[in-house]
Amino acid sequence: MKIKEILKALSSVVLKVNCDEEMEFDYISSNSKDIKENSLFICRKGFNFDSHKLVDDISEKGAKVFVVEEEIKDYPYILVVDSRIAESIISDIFFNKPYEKLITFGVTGTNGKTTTVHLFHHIMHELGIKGSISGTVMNDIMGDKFYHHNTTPGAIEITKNMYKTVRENGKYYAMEVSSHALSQYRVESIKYDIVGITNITRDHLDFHQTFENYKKAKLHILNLLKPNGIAVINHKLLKDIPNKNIKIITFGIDNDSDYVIHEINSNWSGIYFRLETPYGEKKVASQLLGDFNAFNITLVIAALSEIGYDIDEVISSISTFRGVDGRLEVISEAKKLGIEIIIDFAHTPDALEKVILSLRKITKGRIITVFGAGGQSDIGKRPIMGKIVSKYSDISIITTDDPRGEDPEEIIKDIEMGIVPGSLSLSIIDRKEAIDTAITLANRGDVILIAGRGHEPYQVFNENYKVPFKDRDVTIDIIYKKINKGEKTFK
Ligand SMILES: CC(=O)N[C@H]1[C@@H](OP(=O)(O)OP(=O)(O)OC[C@H]2O[C@@H](n3ccc(=O)[nH]c3=O)[C@H](O)[C@@H]2O)O[C@H](CO)[C@@H](O)[C@@H]1O[C@H](C)C(=O)N[C@@H](C)C(=O)N[C@H](CCC(=O)O)C(=O)O
Ligand SMILES: Nc1ncnc2c1ncn2[C@@H]1O[C@H](COP(=O)(O)OP(=O)(O)OP(=O)(O)O)[C@@H](O)[C@H]1O
Repeated sequence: MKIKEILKALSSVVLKVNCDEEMEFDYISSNSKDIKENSLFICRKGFNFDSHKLVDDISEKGAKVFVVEEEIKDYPYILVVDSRIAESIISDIFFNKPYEKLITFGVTGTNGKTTTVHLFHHIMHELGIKGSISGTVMNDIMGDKFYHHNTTPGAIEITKNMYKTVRENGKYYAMEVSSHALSQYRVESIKYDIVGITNITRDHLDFHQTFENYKKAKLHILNLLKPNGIAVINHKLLKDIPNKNIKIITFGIDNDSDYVIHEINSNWSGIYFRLETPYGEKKVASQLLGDFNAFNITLVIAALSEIGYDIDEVISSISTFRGVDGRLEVISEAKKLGIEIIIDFAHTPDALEKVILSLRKITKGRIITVFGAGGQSDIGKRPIMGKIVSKYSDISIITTDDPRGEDPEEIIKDIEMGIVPGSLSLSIIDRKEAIDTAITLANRGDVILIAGRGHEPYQVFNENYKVPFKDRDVTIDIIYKKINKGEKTFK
């Protein structure tokens, strides 16, 4: 590709062109660890690092021309106002707008993105349609499955993955879109057939500072629709939508929603509800636990029906979806002790409230919740989480989540500030000991909710100290130790 082919699209951000416009490049990157001969490299002043400092090294590895935010010596460059915007525009052109050849589904929201995207992927698979997904737990790019440290990767990676999907005859690309990605222009050039917004409640105020900024970042996804695109949003958010010139479909329990959820029934086998839709009344059955999943499921039903898939086929495919790793995951081994143990990723006040109340509906015994809060992330939500958990659980056990460089004891103290006076609560810094204590305290018929870390395989104490710790594996290990020592009675 020639430099001149990207210059027109970049015109709104270019300040100076200091290279030959006929110059050609064969690869693009913004990461010095990923460079090939004849690359165009995009430098930026990031949150932690300034890659303008590496130009000599990057040039030696094969970069031929740079996109920069400040002038550099010795190498050809294009000076731009903002490298992040430039990256999204360049990837778009370099990979030839792959989203135009795909059904693109972008989901944002505080909670439910992962579940929604995985359910979409499952239904498409059941309908015999191939495609890709990306998100927190897993990326599956045409069968190539891998973990990425970001929920939403950078613009180059996203477009490259979409391009691969097109090349291998995939028909869709479903992705989780985080508020960070929206505000850092990681998806700025993508155009979606459907955007879904699950809900917007408090989270990530460390990054966005105010709830209004956070909401604004999320709602920006509505500007990224294809001309005939559809926004499928939680009915509660309708009043917040600034852009009414787009097609909006709503879902929720309010009667004026386009898809109205009625009578959510639940038991340990799943949830069942009645759904009023533009295509008539339907019955939906799912193996997923948690009343809130009726909302995630409805978002996907609406998305697929509105772009032309048969609603009955879509609904019948839902029944075989078994859920996502670490989302209301039942530990079947706990039944041997006469109790239920659930692993869940709830790490926001809203998610904790919804999960505990959902479990309350199907639990005869007590609910014991083991939880903590992650470090370097929205300190203000900690006491709110403490209040919610102690209000709705019979016993709360506060413990360590991922401290990420913070002192775990200080995080626990922040949570303790919110604990409802008089409620049964204890703090145990070691997460394994906290889980062990919960199991020791549980009586037959009780439920233990282990919240906050879901699928995550490591506890991150700081950048250089990660300890393997998967809630599910640790819990199963404790259960077997208790059984072998005869500490608990068998069912
Ligand atoms: C604070 C933040 O959001 N940072 C994101 C941002 O990083 P950055 O570009 O500012 O990174 P930087 O480390 O300062 O580096 C600047 C530049 O130098 C380059 N570099 C850096 C070092 C080097 O050796 N060589 C090199 O070339 C980098 O590739 C980058 O181009 O852009 C990167 C590329 O898109 C992201 O990977 C990175 O996410 C970091 C790792 C992160 O942890 N972000 C979290 C807050 C986040 O984005 N989370 C959301 C999900 C939130 C949720 O719902 O839970 C997500 O989408 O993941
Ligand atoms: N619609 C919903 N409303 C409220 N809480 C939900 C909803 N869906 C899921 N949750 C809760 O949020 C947790 C995270 O769910 P999920 O992974 O699907 O969301 P997410 O948006 O991808 O979160 P993250 O971006 O943090 O990975 C679940 O474990 C559950 O506790």
